[in-house]
Amino acid sequence: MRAHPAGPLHGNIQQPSAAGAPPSDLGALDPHVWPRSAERIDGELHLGGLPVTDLARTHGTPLFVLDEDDFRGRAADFASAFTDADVHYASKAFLCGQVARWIADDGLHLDACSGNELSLALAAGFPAGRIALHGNNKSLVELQLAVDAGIAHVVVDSFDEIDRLVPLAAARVAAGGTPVPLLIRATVGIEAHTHEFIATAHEDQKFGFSLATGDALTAAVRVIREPALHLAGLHSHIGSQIFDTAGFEAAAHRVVGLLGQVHQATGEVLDELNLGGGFGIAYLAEDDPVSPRDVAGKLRTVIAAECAQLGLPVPRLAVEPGRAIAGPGTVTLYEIGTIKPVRLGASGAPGTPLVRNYVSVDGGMSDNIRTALYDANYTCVLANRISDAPPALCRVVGKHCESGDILVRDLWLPSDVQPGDLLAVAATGAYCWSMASNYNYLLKPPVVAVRGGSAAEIIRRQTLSDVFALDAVLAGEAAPSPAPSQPAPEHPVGAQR
Ligand SMILES: Cc1ncc(COP(=O)(O)O)c(C=O)c1O
Ligand SMILES: N[C@@H](CCCC[NH3+])C(=O)O
Repeated sequence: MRAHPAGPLHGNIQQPSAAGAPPSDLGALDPHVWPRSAERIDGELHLGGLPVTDLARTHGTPLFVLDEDDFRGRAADFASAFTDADVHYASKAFLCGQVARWIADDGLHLDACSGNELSLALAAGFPAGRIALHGNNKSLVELQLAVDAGIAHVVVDSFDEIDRLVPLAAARVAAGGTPVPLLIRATVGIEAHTHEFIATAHEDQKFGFSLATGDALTAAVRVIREPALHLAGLHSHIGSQIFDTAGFEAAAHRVVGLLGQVHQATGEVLDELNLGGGFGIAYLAEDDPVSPRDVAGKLRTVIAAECAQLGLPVPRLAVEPGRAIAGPGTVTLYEIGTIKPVRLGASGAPGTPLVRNYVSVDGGMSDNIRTALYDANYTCVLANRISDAPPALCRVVGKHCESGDILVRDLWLPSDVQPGDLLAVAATGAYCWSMASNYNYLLKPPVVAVRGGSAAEIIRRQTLSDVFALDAVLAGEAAPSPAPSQPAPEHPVGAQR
């Protein structure tokens, strides 16, 4: 491929339109976006009653700070909006032993979408009878784990999975156990208004049985006819980060239609209807999520009307919020390292207009892949102090070897931010730690739960020893080539990123 001759510098620089006008108060904490306990005291951001500089000093950065009251308060908001339904926390958003215990203690159910999420929940003591297992490609081992543990439901996604389940279920029944309870995941053909990577109910994607082709009905009939399986109900999930209730209502309408078809074909009246998760949250001040109470009201109305029309009893409803419980209560703290101004002219020449400052922090796409993956937007503020310096257009970037390693694409920060300052990125509780990687051998940050002036590390920082232990040579388990003549350099274990 022929290299392009060097063009003018500004030829490939995006203009700052996306950031809009600078806000009047750069340090303001919009309660819509920040955790419930977030406040500024003497200019410094406090979370759960603790100053961020103390948290950073004690636990290091990058650091996920989780406001326990916010997380549990949002779980309680769903539970009270859906009193006549089951609320399953979608644990893929963020799961650890402590979260499993909060969800168990607060009376919610839990969704796992892999055998390992299921194992973690069980190991934390989560009651199996309140767990559902999802997944488009559950292995025999995962299905066996679910069958042996006696979980509430396996949410079946494919004909192959039914084939895999039948002998496992038959063995359980032969040993005196009960038939394995299932939900059928139907793909209802809704184009959810969200990023294409996180929409899941259109036809041309990998999840579930198509309603339109008749596969969903065929699967339901097949399960009903298998003596070792028990079809408890139907499931639908249309996608994630959705603000518009119309998609949920349309899905409810279609999946109740499938209940009717199943009844017509088999005479069976199914007891449960799980409408999935996907309830959006505010990442930016202008985002306007629907409240659990509004969603609950609308779903109840649609389901009651559809069931009345079909002459069916109203089934027990379930929902699976993940992001809406875990997302808003967590903030990521980073320390600023390098700041690179990009100007339309020679660096250092005063008067050349600034395009933006690239503000590099000590984490990046390994602790938050969402901006790179989905073009996600975040709110970010200077956290350790407030500043009345004029605003400068900035891009917050990580320290990975990728130019797409962007955390916040366009934002205004005070022009005097400097290395050593702390930045806080809001609403990082869902799909950040849980999607974290070790790219460039950066280490996964810890998660600290804060509440009423105390902090508890609920996940510790990964260490180089943790990571080196996976490596055959470094762990000393194998020597595929002669050992190096020099001893390996000592490596500090712990905070190095
Ligand atoms: C089946 C299922 N349920 C629940 C969820 C949780 O979604 P969210 O975190 O957007 O509420 C997902 C993720 O999109 C999902 O695939
Ligand atoms: N990981 C996605 C959501 C997918 C949810 C799981 N189906 C996100 O960060 O928005």
